[in-house]
Amino acid sequence: MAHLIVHGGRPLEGRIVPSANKNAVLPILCATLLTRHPLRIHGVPEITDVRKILELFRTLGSDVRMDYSTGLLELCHQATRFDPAAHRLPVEMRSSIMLVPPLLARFGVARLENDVKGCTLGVREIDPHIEVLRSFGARIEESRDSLIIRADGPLRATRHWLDYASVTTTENFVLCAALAAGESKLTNAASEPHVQEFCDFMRSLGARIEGVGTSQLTIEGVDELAGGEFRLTEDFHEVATFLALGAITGGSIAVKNSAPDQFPLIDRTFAKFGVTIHHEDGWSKTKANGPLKVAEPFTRNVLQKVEAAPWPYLPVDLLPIFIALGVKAEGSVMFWNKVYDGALGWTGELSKFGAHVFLSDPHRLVVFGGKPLMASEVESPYIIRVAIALLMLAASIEGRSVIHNATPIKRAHPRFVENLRALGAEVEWTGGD
Ligand SMILES: CC(=O)N[C@H]1[C@@H](OP(=O)(O)OP(=O)(O)OC[C@H]2O[C@@H](n3ccc(=O)[nH]c3=O)[C@H](O)[C@@H]2O)O[C@H](CO)[C@@H](O)[C@@H]1O
Ligand SMILES: C=C(OP(=O)(O)O)C(=O)O
Repeated sequence: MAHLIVHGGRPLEGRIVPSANKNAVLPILCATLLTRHPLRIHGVPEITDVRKILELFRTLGSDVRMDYSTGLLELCHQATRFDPAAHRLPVEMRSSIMLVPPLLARFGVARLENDVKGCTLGVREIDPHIEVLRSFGARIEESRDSLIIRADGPLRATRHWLDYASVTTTENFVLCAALAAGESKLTNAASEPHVQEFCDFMRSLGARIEGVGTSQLTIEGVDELAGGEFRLTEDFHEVATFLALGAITGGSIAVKNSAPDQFPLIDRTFAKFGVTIHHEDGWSKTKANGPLKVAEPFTRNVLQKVEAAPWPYLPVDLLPIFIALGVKAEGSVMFWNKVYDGALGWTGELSKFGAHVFLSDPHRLVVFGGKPLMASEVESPYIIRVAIALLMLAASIEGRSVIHNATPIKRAHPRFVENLRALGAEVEWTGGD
């Protein structure tokens, strides 16, 4: 595990061009397995999860040429072979589950390890995925440490209504439906920006998908998907993260952002902590308004609150950076994670910095912000965005802090420490990978 050493207290200033969104890149990489034709993908970030999937593709015999210095990936799955007795899908990342539909389509069989959990946010169900796979005609065989999924012929189109708007289950539905004969319909589909970007990629290969960005997707199966060229866009998580880093350190960071239309609710959430975001000419920027202060609601006797849920709510993955702002800002805020039952257990670590927080139940946290903070050594759970939130606080407090087990950051944010240094931060990695 690698740790971050931070000498905080400096305002961070400068410009950042963010990387692509891990949660768009990964389903897109899984989807490439659906076609035997050559592909060129621009803007692929050097992150652990991408490395793991590309390594698997190489093991399966695919032609993989990745140049991380330019971000160009050239890929062809012509000679690809899969053997469930020999090959293992990557573990410790949720996205492995999206390799199942392409493996079924190409080889009629897939093997899913039990450890496809990803970040330790609480229960990460696989049942919604199994229901989707079964609905397309797949068979499931259970063993001690894995599931074997089989399709006896081509998948057949289906109609399905999800229990809840699950991101990766929606993507798995699209992956199954793209080549299934007939029209498939999904109700209660997820519509996050990364789900939309993934659908755009599928369309670029010739998939026929309607309703992208809504809760109802209709997909007309095609016989074959083409190859082609695709350019990934900026990660809204990374945009918001650097804006928050500027705000919490009392600096100002301009971040390239070609999709400000995705930001109205994110902007209003920043405003709850006294931070104004400006979007101009393809860049987003924080404006320092003095010390952070929680805006009082007009409704009397209620706490200011931040609610996170499936899109178009505020995304749950952004909650930790706003919790960090809440610790720093004068005033009290209730944070409500409506999705995960275990995503707030780490918040006790905040008290090591001198923060005052109260976890009222597994979904709700009250932060009494603006308390005097001191540099400290804290422990990050295996949650990417929490390691970042702890780093944000450390960067805002004078003195030497250590974030132990910050490695998960490398799963989603390439060159993170280099970017921070370019903004004036004094930060370094220590320990192994
Ligand atoms: C690789 C990838 O894309 N991972 C993202 C994806 O994970 P993932 O697709 O695994 O997340 P889901 O949308 O399935 O939700 C995760 C869990 O939250 C619970 N749940 C979710 C929604 C809901 O309305 N009710 C409910 O109970 C379920 O226990 C579910 O298992 O979406 C999550 C939610 O945006 C993000 O945190 C992850 O970063
Ligand atoms: C939770 C995340 O990833 P995963 O679903 O792979 O755990 C994340 O990207 O924040």
